[in-house]
Amino acid sequence: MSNEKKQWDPSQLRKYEISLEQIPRYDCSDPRVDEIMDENKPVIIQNSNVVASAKKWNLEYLEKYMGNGDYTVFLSRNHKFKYYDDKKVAKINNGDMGRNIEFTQPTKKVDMKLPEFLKRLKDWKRGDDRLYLQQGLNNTVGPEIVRDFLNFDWDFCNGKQTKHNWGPLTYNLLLIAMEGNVTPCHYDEQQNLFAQIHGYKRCILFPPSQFECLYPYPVYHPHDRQSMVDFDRPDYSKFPKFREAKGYEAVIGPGDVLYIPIYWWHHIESLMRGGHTITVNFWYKDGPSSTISYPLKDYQKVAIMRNIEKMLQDVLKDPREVGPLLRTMVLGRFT
Ligand SMILES: O=C(O)C(=O)C[C@H](CCCc1ccccc1)C(=O)O
Ligand SMILES: [Zn+2]
Repeated sequence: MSNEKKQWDPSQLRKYEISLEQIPRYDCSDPRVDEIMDENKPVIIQNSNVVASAKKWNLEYLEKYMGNGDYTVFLSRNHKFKYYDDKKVAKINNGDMGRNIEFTQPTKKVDMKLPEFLKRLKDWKRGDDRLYLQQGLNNTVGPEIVRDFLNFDWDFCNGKQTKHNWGPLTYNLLLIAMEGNVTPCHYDEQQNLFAQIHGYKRCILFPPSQFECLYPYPVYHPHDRQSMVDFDRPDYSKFPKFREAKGYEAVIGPGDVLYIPIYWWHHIESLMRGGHTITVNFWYKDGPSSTISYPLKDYQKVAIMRNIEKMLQDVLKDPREVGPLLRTMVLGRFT
């Protein structure tokens, strides 16, 4: 066992009834990193300098230099921060899908100045709303932060983008979480270099092939792309195949970069009793698939299912008709 002090303890991880294997870790210079990324599989890239310029980003530094713009902060009554799509909430509220669906937002989205966010983090006590700052890095941040951002190792990121034929960089999300915060299991339609700057995050990933075990919300739903399964209390009568889910996990710390392949499910938690965490992610659109090759990849089948659901929703209007039509179409006919 390496003699450096263990930075975290398994008691800081939440307990789930899920079978998990370890995500491999390699040094950024190891050719196996690109071999694994070529297979669209997750890998932890160690000792890169992707966000080395942000090593000094402690809360005092951020307070001093983040400028006094408004930052998007989510508030939650519990440890879970389930993402929802504002545009889809609006569609439900103005009755695009009829009047028989109501949606309650699980978190509240507020604009907050950084000093207020940091003060609420410091003064937080049990029973208070938890906070999670999730803000796209843009020009509202101060010049020092812009300098740190420009000093990210863009050669490394651009190298991966080119080598793996990704599309353009769309977003860098700055994430400042309280210890214990959880982003429940979901997938994104982008390639993701997930760069950990401060604190430790436990990441649980599942391949797109486990679609049947993770029961995503319908595409029209504000929680589109999120799993309906509550990992803390799975309802096996509604989601029986969740028992068969086989995941991959890793705990990442400062300097680690986790490659989260497009369409891979991921659950992210900031370790309990680990202090606040700081992450910057790099979201890239997928590259143009030059030619379609068969057999299709699992993630391509997810994209096909999404398109079928969208088309049916558009023509049927009432989401309650989508399930029955699909059942009528397949049951007993495509055995
Ligand atoms: O980088 C990723 O993809 C993550 O899921 C990181 C996750 C927060 C992301 C919140 C979110 C989810 C979906 C759409 C927009 C924003 C975390 O680290 O807690
Ligand atoms: Zn995500």
